[in-house]
Amino acid sequence: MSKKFYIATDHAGYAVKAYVKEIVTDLGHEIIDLGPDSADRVDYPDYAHKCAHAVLADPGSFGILICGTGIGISISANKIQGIRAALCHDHYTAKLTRQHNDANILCFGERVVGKGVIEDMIEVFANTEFEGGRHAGRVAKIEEGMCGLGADLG
Ligand SMILES: O=C(CO)[C@H](O)[C@H](O)COP(=O)(O)O
Repeated sequence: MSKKFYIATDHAGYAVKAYVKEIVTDLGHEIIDLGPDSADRVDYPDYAHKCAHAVLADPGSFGILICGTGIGISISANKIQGIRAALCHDHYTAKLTRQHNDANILCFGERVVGKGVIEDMIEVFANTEFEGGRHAGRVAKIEEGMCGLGADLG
């Protein structure tokens, strides 16, 4: 089924963005580019927040965020309630974060992963559904901001 993606980067994720947009389109999905429009130096939290809010405003859509390592941009996006931004490095992490975490933004580092891995991660992220079941309560706890403090952790 065709999905809608929003994409944003910082300067360190800008070079690979055109390739990522081509991959997403070739897979039959829609992609909307939220910037930046050049490789000029920018701050990744600004673009993480822009993408996070676009995803939240468009239920059922997903995001792709890219910076140098993928770390700063994922940390930033995860500050927004309702966003589950997953920093992924390979097929396994991209698949499991959809199945177990119901991730709605895929993050990676342009300086970390190659184009073959990126294509594989996008394909599996787009085609994998959340499993629900035992994972649903855990995701609900994330959304409620519950971290187990005060709970009986056995
Ligand atoms: O990976 C990142 C954040 O986690 C950034 O892309 C990185 O910090 C940018 O560094 P620089 O300004 O030296 O290009």
